[in-house]
Amino acid sequence: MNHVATFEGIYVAMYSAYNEAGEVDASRVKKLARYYAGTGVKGLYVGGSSGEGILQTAEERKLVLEAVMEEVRGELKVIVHVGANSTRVSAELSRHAEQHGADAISAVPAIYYRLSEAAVERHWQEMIDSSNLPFIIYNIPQTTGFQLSTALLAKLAKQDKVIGVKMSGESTFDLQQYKVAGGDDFLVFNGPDEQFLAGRIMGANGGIGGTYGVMPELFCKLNELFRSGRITEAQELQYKINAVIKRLLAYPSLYGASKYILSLRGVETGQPRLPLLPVLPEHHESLSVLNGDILALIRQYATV
Ligand SMILES: CC(=O)N[C@@H]([C@@H](O)[C@H](O)[C@H](O)CO)[C@@H](O)CC(=O)C(=O)O
Repeated sequence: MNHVATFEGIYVAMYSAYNEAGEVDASRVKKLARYYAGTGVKGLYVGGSSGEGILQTAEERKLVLEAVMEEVRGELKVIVHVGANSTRVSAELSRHAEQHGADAISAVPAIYYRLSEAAVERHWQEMIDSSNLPFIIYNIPQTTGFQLSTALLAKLAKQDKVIGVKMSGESTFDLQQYKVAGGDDFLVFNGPDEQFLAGRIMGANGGIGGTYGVMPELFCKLNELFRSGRITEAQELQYKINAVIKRLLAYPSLYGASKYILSLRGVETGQPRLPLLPVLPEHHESLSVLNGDILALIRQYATV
């Protein structure tokens, strides 16, 4: 299989969708997935950091994936994050992902315990062996404390099922080293949305990001500008995107702010789950202004 050709592109790291009582709401999950289906993205990354997978029970995570698959199976590629603190639960989610038709699985290392490289390798291997789905390593050292070595990546990448890495660390040098270590048909997804263009220039085959959720069209356009060699225009757009991200990050809760923006567009997803903070009423007005600015940018770039 040509993995790069099959999977490259823009993936929204989907936010969670809860009802007003904070329970996973399948109809809201479907509506959110449907919202992205019309934006030009290649697919969805379900249950990752933005999706709050690690704050949900295994049953809730299954419910989310099932709702997504029912809504967009065959229309969007679905990569599901199955990483949990327990290897046993991760393997169970890996099997469930295959049963419900996901296109690939992905996982962070287990967190809390300081794990050796051998322990993380074993943790991932159990998930890889638990289904026939392709596996995408999720490297996010700033939250997990685990820095993926190129040696471990190269070792894992020897297996046909290990097809890529989602690189959420900030070093584009490391990203490029993963690309080299993985080989020609190994996918690298850029993680930090603020450096999407830099990641692409250093070899990423696309990106998976949380802030794509409120401006997927802009990341698709940025990708298109890069692909067609319009680098100066791409840089201008990345700067504009970064101004939006900076405003989003200024709120006490990135996810709360983003989810509120979605609600202004008629897509209700509830509040993030604690300990992630909810959006505060006093921020509604400025978020409404931000939403207007993002929509204006999307309109502007629709014709570029
Ligand atoms: C550290 C972190 O959370 N990085 C985010 C970015 O999308 C990030 O929210 C964005 O670049 C804003 O800083 C993603 O890499 C995570 C992600 O895609 C996910 O939700 O799994």
